[in-house]
Amino acid sequence: MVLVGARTLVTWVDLPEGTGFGIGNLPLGVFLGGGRPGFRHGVRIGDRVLDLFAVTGLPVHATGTLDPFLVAGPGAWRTLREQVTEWLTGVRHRARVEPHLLPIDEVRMCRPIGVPNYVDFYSSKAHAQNVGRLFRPDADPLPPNWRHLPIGYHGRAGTVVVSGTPVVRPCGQLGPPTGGLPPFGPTARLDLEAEVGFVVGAPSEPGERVPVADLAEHVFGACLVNDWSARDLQAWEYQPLGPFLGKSFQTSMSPWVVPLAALGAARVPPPARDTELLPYLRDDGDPWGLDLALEVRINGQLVSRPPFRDMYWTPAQQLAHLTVNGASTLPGELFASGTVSGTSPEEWGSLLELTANGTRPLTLADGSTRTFLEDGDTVSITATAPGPGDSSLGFGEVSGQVLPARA
Ligand SMILES: O=C(O)/C=C/C(=O)CC(=O)CC(=O)O
Ligand SMILES: [Ca+2]
Ligand SMILES: [Mg+2]
Repeated sequence: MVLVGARTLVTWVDLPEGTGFGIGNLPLGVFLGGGRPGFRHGVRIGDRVLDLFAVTGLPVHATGTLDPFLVAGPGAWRTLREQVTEWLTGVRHRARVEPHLLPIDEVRMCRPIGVPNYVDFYSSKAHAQNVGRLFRPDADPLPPNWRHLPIGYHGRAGTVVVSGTPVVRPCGQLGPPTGGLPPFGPTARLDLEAEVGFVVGAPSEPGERVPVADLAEHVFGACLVNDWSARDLQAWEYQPLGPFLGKSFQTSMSPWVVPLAALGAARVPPPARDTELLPYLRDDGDPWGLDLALEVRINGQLVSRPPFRDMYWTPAQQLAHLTVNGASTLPGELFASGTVSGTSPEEWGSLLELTANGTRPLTLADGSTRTFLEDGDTVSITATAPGPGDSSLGFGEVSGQVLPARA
């Protein structure tokens, strides 16, 4: 039972105890299987997936990504959400809808969006300060621009994969020359970065600046991201142009996109600003801080609880900045928050920080230690957020296992 506005919603679907996928969530994804041909769009409810093509008959829900649906914009998103809510709560719809609820174990989740563009920000102050101290010990931890704009870089869209895809340990130049040539080989410092991703649904035109107040006009929803990083490659290659091969080999995203429409109860004021902002970044009216509680596990063991509510720059400010130069956005593109780290050590969102760049190994519950990731390790990132009423929303997970480098 969930209170939405003045309405109390009860679904007739049998929900597992403590599910994060109640009637107040209704995330969208793309799946294969369930005894049905081709790609289908689905809505997650409890341990089931509602086949949207089967239940609506609309070809737009039988495509390999959500993009052709998302491009229709917030009006269409709202209509679908209202319809699905009605179907899953109105007992009179049950006989027609129930045959199209598939057990989650019988489907394979796909990457839900086309990702024509991918941007990664750097919006956690604690993370930026931690990395600054480790990578640039002689400089100010925060660069002088950090408080004035959400720093970001354009990542490699084509290597964004869905959760469950293994990550092959990348090879590359590992540092400055030791005898004439730089050492080359598999990274010895493979890392994770716990992040939250935002999915652009309705595009913006060339020349159009998306104001901070218009986030929900363009962004459909949020997912989880692991920005796998090879720290030895990164430290050697990144100056002066920023992250390149140390991060381009793979980025993983969770299969379910939680609509912003479900995140009303999760909205919180972001941390106080250190300095005055240019008008296009001001968000005093209706800021988009979000109270998502992340958890990072290695081989099932909890290693960190990064708090997204501490992020200095919000997704609304990130999108405003991303478009302030007139760059257009496309349906199905992804921008990620940057590593989510809180102020205390058990809240840090990367092994770089958790192990002080490999100098303070982490002891896992099984007694083994880690500096960076080992072959065979599985990283999984989950998150919950306050939902309508006293419900809790789940994001599912983004996970991936490390495979040995190719010879
Ligand atoms: O401070 C640096 O040189 C780079 C730090 C990062 O690893 C960049 C990044 O991916 C941004 C982030 O996740 O916050
Ligand atoms: Ca990152
Ligand atoms: Mg990456």
